[in-house]
Amino acid sequence: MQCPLLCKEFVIDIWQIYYARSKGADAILLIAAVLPDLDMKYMLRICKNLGMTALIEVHDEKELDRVLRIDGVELIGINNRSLETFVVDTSNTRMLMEKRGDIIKEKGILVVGESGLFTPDDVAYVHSAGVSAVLVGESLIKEEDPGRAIAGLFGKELLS
Ligand SMILES: O=C(O)c1ccccc1NCC(=O)[C@H](O)[C@H](O)COP(=O)(O)O
Repeated sequence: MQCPLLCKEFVIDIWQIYYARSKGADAILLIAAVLPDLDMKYMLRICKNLGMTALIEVHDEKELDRVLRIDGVELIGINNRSLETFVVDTSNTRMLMEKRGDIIKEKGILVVGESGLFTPDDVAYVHSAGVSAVLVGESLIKEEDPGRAIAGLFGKELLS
């Protein structure tokens, strides 16, 4: 199986998207907290033209509402880590899904639960809130065997 590659960066300029694509990225992170709506819309168009997926990251209701007003959004990441305080709270995902899950579902948008996921219970918690995928950093990079760590995080053996 070929693994899709996400460029996880603070993207503020278009050249970064072309650069990521030239290095083999399939998807790129666009952070609503650092991008005006017009930039997000333009960058989303560039991504589509390049055959890339944009993972649009939000932290709160205000950012989520801005993103939900943009046409063509297919993938939203709800970050449980505040960019201002770095405090992690996984209930952020649940809270935003409770508030906007209906419209997200109606629009056919997939949601990624991001940050602060260390155990199968954490993953199950955000899954039960309605996310279809997770973005995990710290708990995997600290492990010697990432494949085993991923399987452990999902609470079952995924690799055969
Ligand atoms: O990515 C950055 O440059 C960065 C800067 C400042 C604070 C955090 C930053 N990144 C955090 C991550 O990329 C996390 O690894 C990712 O959100 C996943 O979260 P976790 O599983 O808790 O590591």
